[in-house]
Amino acid sequence: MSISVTSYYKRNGVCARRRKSSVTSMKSVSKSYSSPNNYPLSYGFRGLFLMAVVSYYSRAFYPIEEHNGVNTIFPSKPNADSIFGTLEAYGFISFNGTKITVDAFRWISISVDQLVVLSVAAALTVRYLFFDDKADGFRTVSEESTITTTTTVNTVYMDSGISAGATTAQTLTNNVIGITACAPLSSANITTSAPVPTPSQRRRKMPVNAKEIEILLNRNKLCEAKNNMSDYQDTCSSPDSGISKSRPSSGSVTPITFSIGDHSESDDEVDSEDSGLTMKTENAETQTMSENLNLSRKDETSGRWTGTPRPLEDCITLYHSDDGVKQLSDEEVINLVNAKYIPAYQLEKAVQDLERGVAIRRKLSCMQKDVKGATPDIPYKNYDYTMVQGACCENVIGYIPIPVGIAGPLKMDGKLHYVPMATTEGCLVASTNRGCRAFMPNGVRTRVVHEGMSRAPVVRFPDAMRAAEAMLWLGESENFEEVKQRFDASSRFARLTKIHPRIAGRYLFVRFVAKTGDAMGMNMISKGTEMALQVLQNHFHDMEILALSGNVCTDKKPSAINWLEGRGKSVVSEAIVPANVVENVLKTTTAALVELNIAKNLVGSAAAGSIGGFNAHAANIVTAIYIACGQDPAQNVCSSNCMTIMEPSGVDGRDLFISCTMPSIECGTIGGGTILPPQAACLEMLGVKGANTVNPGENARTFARIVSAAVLAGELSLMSALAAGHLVRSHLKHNRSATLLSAIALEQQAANTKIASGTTIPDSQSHTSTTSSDKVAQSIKSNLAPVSSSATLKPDSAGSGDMIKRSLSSKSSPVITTMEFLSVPDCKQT
Ligand SMILES: CC(C)(COP(=O)([O-])OP(=O)([O-])OC[C@H]1O[C@@H](n2cnc3c(N)ncnc32)[C@H](O)[C@@H]1OP(=O)([O-])[O-])[C@@H](O)C(=O)NCCC(=O)NCCSC(=O)C[C@@](C)(O)CC(=O)[O-]
Ligand SMILES: NC(=O)C1=CN([C@@H]2O[C@H](COP(=O)(O)OP(=O)(O)OC[C@H]3O[C@@H](n4cnc5c(N)ncnc54)[C@H](OP(=O)(O)O)[C@@H]3O)[C@@H](O)[C@H]2O)C=CC1
Repeated sequence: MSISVTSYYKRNGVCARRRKSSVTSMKSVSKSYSSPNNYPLSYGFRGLFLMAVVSYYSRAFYPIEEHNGVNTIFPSKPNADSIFGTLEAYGFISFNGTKITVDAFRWISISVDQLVVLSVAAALTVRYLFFDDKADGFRTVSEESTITTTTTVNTVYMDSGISAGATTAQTLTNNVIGITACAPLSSANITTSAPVPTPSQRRRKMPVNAKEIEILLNRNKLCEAKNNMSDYQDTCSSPDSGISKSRPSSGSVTPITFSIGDHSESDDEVDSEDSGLTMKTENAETQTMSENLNLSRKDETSGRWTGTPRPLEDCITLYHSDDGVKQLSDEEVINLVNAKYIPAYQLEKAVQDLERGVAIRRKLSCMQKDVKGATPDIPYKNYDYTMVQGACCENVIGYIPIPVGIAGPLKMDGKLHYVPMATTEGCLVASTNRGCRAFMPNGVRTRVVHEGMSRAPVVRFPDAMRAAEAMLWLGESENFEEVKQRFDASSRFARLTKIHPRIAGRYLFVRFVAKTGDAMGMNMISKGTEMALQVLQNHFHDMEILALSGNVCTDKKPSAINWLEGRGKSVVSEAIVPANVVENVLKTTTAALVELNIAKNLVGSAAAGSIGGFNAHAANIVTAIYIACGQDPAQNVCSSNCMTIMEPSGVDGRDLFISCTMPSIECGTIGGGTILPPQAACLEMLGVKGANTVNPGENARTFARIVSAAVLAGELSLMSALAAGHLVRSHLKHNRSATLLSAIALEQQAANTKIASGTTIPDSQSHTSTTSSDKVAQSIKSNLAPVSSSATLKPDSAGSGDMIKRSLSSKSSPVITTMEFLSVPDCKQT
């Protein structure tokens, strides 16, 4: 039999010496008992007894004592020296330098006096196993202790958190008899100053001992947290929050020390290696324990425990048992988070239930002073979190519903599209819709003229000459091929098309440009760039890689390079709008639009020093479509680069030619947020969901063309509204809450009544309805473009009978509309 022991050997309460023993062999025993079925029963009992005794005595090494100086855990335990002295005297074990040799055969062929010794040991063992305080019986051997067998039969890796007695019991039934075993007596690193579970503990879901738990409880002020529980429950409870008020409020509110993002370990620690390695406590056993404690009760409908949270150590035990976490109440899980036993950002994995994890995190966030009361209005139920996990968002507490409007049909390249737009800016969808309406007669034509996502790392050389050398090296076609080979190997779809180096002293910015199939491609190209840089480094050992992104990419920041070179998809779109549509649908004229476009979008933007902003509101349309379709919304920065051009067209120049040039539409139909079902549904509406299996990249290109065509529609409509002086009017109609307005109107009415009855009102509030409204009406009237008010109604060339019925005087009278929506006498919207 081979027993390896690494232990702190206690003598008189002080760690006296450390013994590491390795008993060389018990091959014969190992051999004959390798099968659990062929050993004699008496040997089995002896072996069992042997292990029980050794196991019990192993407590003599219990390392916590060396820190405490007092044996608080095992007050009645015999002195370790005396036990081992006795065992040595009887020849059961022998000391040889730093080794302890256990004579298994002597243990098996036992004499009468030896039996006396063993009986005493057995009595103590039985007492420990069955009559001691139950909780003590489950105390840890040590933080790091393990039991391993070195037999060919099997290997057991046991986490600590199980007492020697319990360990023994477990081991006996499986491994000990007839197999070579290593005793579970390893050194421990417990110090009173380090009560927080170590990374390895957490990885193994390792419980801490009572002492540590006590320290944790104090340190994290869990008592206060418990008091707070009812308070935040009250705060969080709302008809749809799903949080029950199970306990009355204690009234005592003390902020607790919890941080939602608080963590110190890698993402994998909670769900890691417990497969078969962690010793699980039986369900029935833990249940009995909970019942004995009689602190909580089981909610029959949810199957969870409610009421006063149970002690932390019981919760830990439950947490480690099969399905035990399902029995824990939310409050108990929160206690485990606060004790840093579960990282708050891994709640979903810890409770094995995505929605419950989110719900518990909401409760936690409610405990934060500043967010208290805010979360109930953020919905979280009935959402498919499976796609969010590990892909789209972390520390989830719910989702933000954004209204989705639809603009269209948008006639583009002979096809009709309905464009989903997620926005809270009233008027935007209406405006884009009007633009689409204006394109119906002739449609929009679009073309992708360039394609290539970019990533530009910054590297540094010892001097500028060396940087120049590298730059020239990259310019050689065979070197490009070498780099490309490495880059392309990183993906099935990413294909390097260009390397564009830019030098600045001894810095070199290597702008890698690649096609990325149907994906927007930032992850893909970053991966490829990392690989490609290795090639460069192989040739230039003195090259320092400062960062994978050196801002010449340029991602999510305004820059001239994207405007000039393009990024993502470069698209141009155009349309001809017949004169009658310009006048009837857009309520303006081609001449007014062309004039305004030059003044505003070209001269105005130039005067502002704009880069890529030669448009009215491309960003509005781009962002709304991006949010609806699961694009990275921050990429609206470059994607909105756009130059809008308007020119007179047709024989008499009364038709309008409009075009939008957008060199950097960064979009994709696969990856990122496109995988979320609602966002994917929006892409589906456009017929571009996911990867194009026949022609990879085609879906993303089509999507980019749709974005550009929708921008064209938005540009046309807003410019028309500006030319006609309708901007304010339309926004007051579509972009202001009627509920808010009527509330203000009621307030004002009450104030007016007071004036009429002679109540004095401060000057600032004493405007009369007539005066303010007149002011607004007058102001808007003065903004009217002459063409709009004098336009005559003509039949729509597209054949819309509805248009013929329209009358400018009734539809577009700014005074009437303004009066209608500016019922607030004190309106300052002038
Ligand atoms: C609001 C409109 C469209 C009214 O325009 P209108 O001509 O008074 O409306 P209409 O009732 O005569 O209808 C014309 C067409 O508009 C559409 N339409 C009309 N109403 C709706 C509606 N409720 N929902 C959906 N579609 C609507 C619809 O297509 C309709 O055709 P129909 O289908 O009836 O044959 C117009 O006045 C307009 O486009 N205003 C401009 C609003 C706008 O573009 N806002 C964008 C935000 S502005 C901003 O944020 C950027 C800025 C301004 O700061 C940038 C800069 O510096 O320039
Ligand atoms: N890392 C960064 O620097 C940045 C990342 N982002 C984020 O990156 C995410 C988007 O990255 P992105 O690379 O677009 O997407 P993904 O990281 O999801 O990569 C796309 C995946 O789809 C696979 N794929 C299957 N079919 C196709 C196809 N037809 N065309 C293209 N790929 C296909 C690719 O295969 P394969 O494995 O063979 O390539 C790849 O695994 C977004 O969440 C965005 O917010 C945004 C900005 C910067």
